[in-house]
Amino acid sequence: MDTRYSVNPRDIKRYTTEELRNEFLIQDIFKADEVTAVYSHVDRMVTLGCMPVNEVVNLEKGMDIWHTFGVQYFLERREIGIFNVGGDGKIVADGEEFNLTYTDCVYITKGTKEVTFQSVDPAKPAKFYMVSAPAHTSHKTTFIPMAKANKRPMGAMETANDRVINQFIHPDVLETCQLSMGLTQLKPGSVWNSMPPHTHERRMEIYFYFEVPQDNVVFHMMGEAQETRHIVMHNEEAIISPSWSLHAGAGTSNYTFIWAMGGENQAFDDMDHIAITDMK
Ligand SMILES: O=C(O)C(=O)C[C@H](O)C(=O)CO
Ligand SMILES: [Zn+2]
Repeated sequence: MDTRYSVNPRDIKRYTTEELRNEFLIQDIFKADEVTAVYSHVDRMVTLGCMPVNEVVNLEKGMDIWHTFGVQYFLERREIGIFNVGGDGKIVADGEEFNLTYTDCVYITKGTKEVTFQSVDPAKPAKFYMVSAPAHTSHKTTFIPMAKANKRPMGAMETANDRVINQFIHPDVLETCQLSMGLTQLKPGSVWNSMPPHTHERRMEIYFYFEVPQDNVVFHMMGEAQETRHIVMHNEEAIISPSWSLHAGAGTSNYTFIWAMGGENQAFDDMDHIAITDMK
């Protein structure tokens, strides 16, 4: 298990590029027939990936559940949100089957003992991107296709941030303990996400960038408003944002990203907004 500890905003002012990347950036999320996992001590969120090719892959593959989580099975005290960003695939959660096409999502409740992943066609493997948060009670395991997501158009072409925030795991769609997740799509010609920027002291957030065209990157901004830093991100990479850090990005093209939040509340709009001209 790749473990990341909590970082203090005073200290990161002195981080080199490499130190910043080692602390916050998550790479190589999809490896054939493996489960990759990064455990962050920021709100104890776990970011995972699974790309089943030839096998039916168990969520717990490669993990020492007792050593890492101190429980008998991964979802004993956790909930998880899963998006498919690859070819068609299937998830089986305690016997319940879900067929996921591109951008479909499944929320799986605390208390689910076995979760497996498989692809329909090994030549076009499914890619399951997942975020898990600690959970205190059980809710309904739910399949959420794009059509069921709450649509929030934002920005404008003139400011290069014309986009739609699709809220999948959100209180208006289904009940969870603390996890929220969604997918934001930028229109062609728009490159900025989350600009004007914000923080939310009450929640941490993880961004996973995908649909970044070949030979393009996203400059992801982070840090306190007066001490911004950037991390250059490639396709299918994720970035951890502690509650004190703003999180916004500009791509060299349009792109899509999945955001996931956990913490004190699920009030999506309680952002602490930062004026663009106040950033340094
Ligand atoms: O493009 C955006 O703006 C977003 O998608 C914002 C994220 O959803 C977010 O940061 C929520 O706190
Ligand atoms: Zn945010």
